[in-house]
Amino acid sequence: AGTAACAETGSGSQGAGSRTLVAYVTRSGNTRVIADTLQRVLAADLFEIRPAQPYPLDYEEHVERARRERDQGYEPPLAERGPDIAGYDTIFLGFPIWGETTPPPIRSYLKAYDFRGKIIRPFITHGSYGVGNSLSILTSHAPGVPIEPPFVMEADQERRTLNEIKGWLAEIKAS
Ligand SMILES: Cc1cc2nc3c(=O)[nH]c(=O)nc-3n(C[C@H](O)[C@H](O)[C@H](O)COP(=O)(O)O)c2cc1C
Repeated sequence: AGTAACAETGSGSQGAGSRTLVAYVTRSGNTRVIADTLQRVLAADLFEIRPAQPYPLDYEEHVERARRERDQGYEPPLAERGPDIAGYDTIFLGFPIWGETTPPPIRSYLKAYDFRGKIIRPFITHGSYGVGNSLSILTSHAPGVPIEPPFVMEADQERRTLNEIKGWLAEIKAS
């Protein structure tokens, strides 16, 4: 949150009157790398979408809450609404795939504003299972809004890192 806040209030490359917003969700930072790059290259504004109640730091607990929210169609309240959408023509919307769909805060974000008249350009990272039904979720939560073809990238899975570290620590314990 700290870094996002800095980027939002920073001046210089952002330039007053920017018409492009880069809004994103991230847990482990893969999607943030893309968001930060877009922000710099496009001199766009940047907003990290976060739920009012942060997701657990523990990976398994996070997976569990995300699954529950997905299954219940829950749209978690957001910590902040972010910049007023009215000021932008294009929204680059970034997120990781959670449970083969969009993170619940993305659904909350799309519901929070009227995106008609804007263009949404999704950028998506996933851990190797692809984008799931996320694109149809965007269409259903932003009806009538053109969704451009997404940028999709496979990226590191925190679960794999976690398992590797557990293996390493088990070796240390056994030695
Ligand atoms: C709660 C949770 C659920 C996930 N579910 C999937 C999934 O269904 N399919 C997949 O390919 N990757 C899944 N992943 C892996 C992430 O999509 C992938 O590592 C992504 O690049 C993480 O982006 P981030 O670093 O911006 O958080 C999941 C990760 C988390 C935290």
